[in-house]
Amino acid sequence: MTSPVDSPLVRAARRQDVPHTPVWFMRQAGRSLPEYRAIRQDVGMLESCRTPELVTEITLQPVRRHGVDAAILFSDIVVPLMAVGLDLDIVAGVGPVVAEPVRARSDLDRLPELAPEAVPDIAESVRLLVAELGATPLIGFAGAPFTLASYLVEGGPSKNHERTKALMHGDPQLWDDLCARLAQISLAFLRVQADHGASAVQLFDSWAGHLSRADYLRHVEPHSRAVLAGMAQSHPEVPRIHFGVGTGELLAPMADAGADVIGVDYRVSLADAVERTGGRYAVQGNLDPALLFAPWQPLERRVREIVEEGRAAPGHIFNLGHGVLPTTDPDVLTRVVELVHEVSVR
Ligand SMILES: Cc1c2[nH]c(c1CCC(=O)O)Cc1[nH]c(c(CCC(=O)O)c1C)Cc1[nH]c(c(CCC(=O)O)c1C)Cc1[nH]c(c(C)c1CCC(=O)O)C2
Repeated sequence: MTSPVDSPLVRAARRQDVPHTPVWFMRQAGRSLPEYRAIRQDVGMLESCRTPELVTEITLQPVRRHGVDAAILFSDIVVPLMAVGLDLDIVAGVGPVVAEPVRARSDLDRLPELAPEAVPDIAESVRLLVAELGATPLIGFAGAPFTLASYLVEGGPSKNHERTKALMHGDPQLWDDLCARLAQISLAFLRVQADHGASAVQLFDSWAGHLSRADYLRHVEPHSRAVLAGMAQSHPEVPRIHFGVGTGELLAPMADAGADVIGVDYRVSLADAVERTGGRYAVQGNLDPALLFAPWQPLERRVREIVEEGRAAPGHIFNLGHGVLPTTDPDVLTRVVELVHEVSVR
């Protein structure tokens, strides 16, 4: 393996044969690592995301420690919103909080398009990382329009997304205009990462599972499709992963929106995910992050099962069904990486 283009992760995403199943973890950089907590002790979350030396160090920590098959840029889905000038913060233990929620047409004025020049730090972080990573691919990412819109409209994390859905149905034109602007911002953010050497990208529509299939197709899919199609057009060589939580009913439309890889959470088996997406896409997933707290024996059994199920997919990237929980024992993650590699050798 000499270049990220030939890495197991990129090959699996393209449904090519691999020497072993690639593995990485959503939120692999973060509070589960003592070396991360040490760095973040006196630096705010958003400040750390915009300081290339810190981004580089934090992104590399899990690669060094666990031997995962990919790095994911240390950033956050709200970083591009901050870059266009929106007043927001990430509150520890809570998540993104927006000072003035976006609910009226006049609020769109506070959400200009994202120019690449507004995120020189992201370009620099990606450049530094790609130089350090060698043959290990860097995954770039962005939030999908619906998940971003939910934070903007609600003003913060939400259980029921009621104001978001009220806007979607109460003023569909404003909703579409808001999501079209967010799609431009996400696409521009992904392009900066791909332009500077990211080898794959993941579009996070974390909260799409809260939508009915009809609402997803009518009000959300066209905007996510615009992001994925824009990447396919400008960077056809960079595979696209599309992920959401609780999206068992949405796997086919999310894959068909323009992905190469469909993210699967732990609620749906990989075999069902392959069937629901017509066997046309690589799959990523899907160990329940809570199982990392179980004794090794049942955890090992489940990891082996997932690797086996993945063999029936056109391509498989091992991951969790959602992010690493902050109190996870990092040594367990390292053991899971070793096990996936060991049992999946072709
Ligand atoms: C919904 C969402 C957000 N941010 C993100 C999503 C989509 C992924 C998902 O569904 O989990 C994306 C994200 N955020 C972060 C990453 C880093 C890359 C990685 O996966 O390692 C990624 C890919 C760092 C982060 N983003 C955040 C942290 C924790 C901040 C800290 O360390 O204090 C990290 C490491 C903060 C954040 N940012 C957000 C939340 C819900 C939180 C957690 C709040 C908390 O529990 O404190 C919004």
